[in-house]
Amino acid sequence: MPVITNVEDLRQLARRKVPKAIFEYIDHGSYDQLSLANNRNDLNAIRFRQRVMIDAETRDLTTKMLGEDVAMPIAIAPTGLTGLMHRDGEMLAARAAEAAGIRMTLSTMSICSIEDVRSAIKGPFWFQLYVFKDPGFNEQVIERARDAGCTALFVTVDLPMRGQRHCDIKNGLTVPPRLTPRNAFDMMTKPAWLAGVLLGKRKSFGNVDYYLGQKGNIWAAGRWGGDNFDRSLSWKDLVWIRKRWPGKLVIKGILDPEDAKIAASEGADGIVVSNHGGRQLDGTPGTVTVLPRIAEAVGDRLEVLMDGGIRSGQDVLKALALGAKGCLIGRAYLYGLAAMGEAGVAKTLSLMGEELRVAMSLTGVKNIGEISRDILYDDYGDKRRNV
Ligand SMILES: Cc1cc2nc3c(=O)[nH]c(=O)nc-3n(C[C@H](O)[C@H](O)[C@H](O)COP(=O)(O)O)c2cc1C
Ligand SMILES: CCCCCCC(=O)C(=O)O
Repeated sequence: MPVITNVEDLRQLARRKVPKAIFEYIDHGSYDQLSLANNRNDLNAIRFRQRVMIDAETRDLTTKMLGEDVAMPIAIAPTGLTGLMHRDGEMLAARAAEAAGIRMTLSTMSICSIEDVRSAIKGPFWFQLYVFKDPGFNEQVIERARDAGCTALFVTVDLPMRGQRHCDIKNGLTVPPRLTPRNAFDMMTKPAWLAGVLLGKRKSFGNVDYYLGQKGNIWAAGRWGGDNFDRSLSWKDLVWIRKRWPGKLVIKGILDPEDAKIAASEGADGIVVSNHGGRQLDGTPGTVTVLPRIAEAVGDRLEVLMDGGIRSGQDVLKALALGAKGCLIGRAYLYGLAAMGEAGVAKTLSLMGEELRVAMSLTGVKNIGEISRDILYDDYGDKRRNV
């Protein structure tokens, strides 16, 4: 087993453990991958102010996200098809998250169903809703999330149409799939994945299958899902959702202060500043760049979460300093899952928690509440405001 010291090590291990089509589905972005690159580059451009001789003995990472006590300001982002990265992927991720004292967000397009994840952990988890054309599906899935005790509903609004990811087409990860001698051979060289995922029992779109009343035909469910995203989604639909969802309601996929203000006035409890991990509109700024303006625009009218490019505790600290209450992580946990299953997700979380603890110590903050723009170089915020 290689020595793993950071998320990039898990990424390299994941590359060796799962077929190329699956790895690139996780790793890549849409079109020219400019938004994907901007997420990382913009985080890298931020500079910390180091402070010294400030008793670094203890650091408290605990905080609240959406009113819930969590061990650190990180949550697992919703990711579709996660059960294709590792058998029972969503259930394993939920277990690792629960053990680390943080929340996991289950995607509508998960392989394990809401009920599967409910059976895997005792505590709360969050659910992400893709709004489909069929109100019957939306109604049922919201009800099931409520019955499973999900405490927050994340409505993803940045995917009324799918941005094209060239790699998925080239790799045959399409509906129906395109099996070539090359990708068949590639799968043969990943025997653990083959036995666990492809020959294992659970390979359906859990939530869609449940609705369609079928079991095990992932491609039929995938086609249904792909064809049924509601392209007409608009703010009025939020009223319909709000009526059916008594818990915390979060809008995921906000990049503009004006949209953030509308979300607040429409009664959302939170937003996720997100460009879908650079998988949708290509050519947006990195999310950390738009974060300060959005946080300023909404003030404390709602809770601002952020995702996109977060690969370390240092990244989390930068996002918090610029106005996020917490960060969602997508690829960082998926690399861990694809590389080592539940232990890999646990590794991602422990690495990032420890990195956050060290970065807090070296910037002189003792707890999450003390994090502010003061820990960054002054010109950062001003420069970014002109983007
Ligand atoms: C493989 C993959 C699948 C995703 N599926 C979903 C999804 O089903 N629903 C959703 O709202 N966002 C989805 N996302 C976006 C993530 O929730 C999140 O916004 C993004 O991954 C954050 O960027 P990061 O991967 O750089 O951390 C997905 C992202 C990835 C990488
Ligand atoms: C037809 C399957 C669609 C899954 C979408 C998952 C997703 O949001 C992603 O970024 O990938």
